[in-house]
Amino acid sequence: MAQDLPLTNAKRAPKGGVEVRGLSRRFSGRTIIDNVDLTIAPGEFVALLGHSGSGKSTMLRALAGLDPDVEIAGGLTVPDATSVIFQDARLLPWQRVLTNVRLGLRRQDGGNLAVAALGEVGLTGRETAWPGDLSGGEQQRVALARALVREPELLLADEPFGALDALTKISMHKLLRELCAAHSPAVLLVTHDVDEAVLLADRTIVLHGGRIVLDETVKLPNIRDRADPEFVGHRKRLLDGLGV
Ligand SMILES: Nc1ncnc2c1ncn2[C@@H]1O[C@H](COP(=O)(O)OP(=O)(O)OP(=O)(O)O)[C@@H](O)[C@H]1O
Repeated sequence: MAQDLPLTNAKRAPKGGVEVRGLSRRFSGRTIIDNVDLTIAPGEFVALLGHSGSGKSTMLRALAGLDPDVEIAGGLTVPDATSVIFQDARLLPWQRVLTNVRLGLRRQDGGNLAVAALGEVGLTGRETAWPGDLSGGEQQRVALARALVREPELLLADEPFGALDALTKISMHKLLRELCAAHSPAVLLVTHDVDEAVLLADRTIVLHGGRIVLDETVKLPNIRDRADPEFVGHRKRLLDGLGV
């Protein structure tokens, strides 16, 4: 049986990654994803960019196992322990914050794990609050706690910060970086935000016309400076890859 492990600040060894060969998705005869191969190493943080409608969410949904009609010609390996977060926190409004976090556990007896997870996202003391009484950023922190409380080997994140204001986004970037450093899941982050991608990811990929048209390692230290020439250069290459 799967075991729920406590969240701690100790760095964990990187866990399972992703390997997919020949992923395709058609909607009514229209090819959105065209025979794509993608590997994400254990513990690797990959940002997926592309224009609106390029198929980013379709790709994420396929990897999350949420799309029964995806075609996979060559095989798909995704860890059992996979968590997904979306732009909206998707909390149960009739359950208190702590119960929402416990819903992320594979067994339901881990109240102390959920309390620890809330501490890690900076929400100690808000356990008995209702989701509706939290700000958008706080709700997204709860969603992160719910995603990470089960120690996922893979975190799939579909524009999780897309609806947040600029300052909240900065604090969420810092939080996600810290949580990933502590827990080392592989991450696939779908984003429209080129700076967000270069700030957070080990690797950036661009989806266009159903294919991956750019795949580049981010050669920057963990703590990143937007003024660093390598940051500026990577952002420019991404914008070029996106054709903007
Ligand atoms: N269930 C569906 N039925 C028909 N078409 C769909 C369906 N889901 C997605 N599509 C189409 O597939 C294309 C890719 O959609 P997807 O949501 O993956 O794009 P995206 O890159 O995530 O866009 P955005 O950045 O705007 O969220 C779009 O043209 C969309 O209309």
